[in-house]
Amino acid sequence: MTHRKPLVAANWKMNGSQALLAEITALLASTNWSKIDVLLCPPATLLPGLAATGQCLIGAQNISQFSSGAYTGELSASLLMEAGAQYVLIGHSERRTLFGESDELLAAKMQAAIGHGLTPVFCIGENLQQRQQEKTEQVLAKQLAAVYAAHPEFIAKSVIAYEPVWAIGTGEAASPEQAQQAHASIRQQLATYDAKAAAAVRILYGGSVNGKNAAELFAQQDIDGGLVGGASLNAEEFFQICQSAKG
Ligand SMILES: O=C[C@H](O)COP(=O)(O)O
Repeated sequence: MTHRKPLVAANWKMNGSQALLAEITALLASTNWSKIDVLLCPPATLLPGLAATGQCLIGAQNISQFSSGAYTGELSASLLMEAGAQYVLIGHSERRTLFGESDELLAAKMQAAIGHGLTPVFCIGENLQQRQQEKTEQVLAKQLAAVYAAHPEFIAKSVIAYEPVWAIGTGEAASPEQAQQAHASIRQQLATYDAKAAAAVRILYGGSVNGKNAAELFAQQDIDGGLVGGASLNAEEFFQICQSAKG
């Protein structure tokens, strides 16, 4: 862990309930979190309920690239903010692969979020084949370039999440060394656009983070916390993961 304030984020994906929200926020209320930031990204329907608890930072899982209009089913930045969101996940591998979100679309979503004052958690990561072909750094650089080459000023307004696709939901997390190497390469790539912002930006690790492996992952020099999927659906385990980010 470093001089950057750690951030632990929960991505509930299309899971969770009001009951889980109540359980987790009650547990979070039992401790002082001044040393770290805790962010919950539940399904959008739960955002106002989370905002009402005042217990942590609040994030959405997706955003429209448009500001308003006839886009059935979509949620704009201002609607998300009205529901309480301060952060939004952009570029999660499930959005890239299952919903075909391209680099161009994700750049537009980044613009929509930052333009309205939402902090994006921009997710990038290589798949198994790309890792086996030793293309990890190249893939990460391309995903970063799609947003930050034209907008280096976005780095200071972002959080980055490194999520190797092969580690998501598989129970097989990257080793601390593998993750650190990828995080260092992300920071180096960002430094080519803005060295000061690259040194300050928080880079989270995501992919099978759990109560057992979190502390070792978070202890790496360029790992500033985690983006937690499955383990964030268990209140006690998520609490434990948050605790391990305190150092
Ligand atoms: O956004 C979270 C990631 O997809 C990680 O999910 P996971 O912790 O279930 O592997």
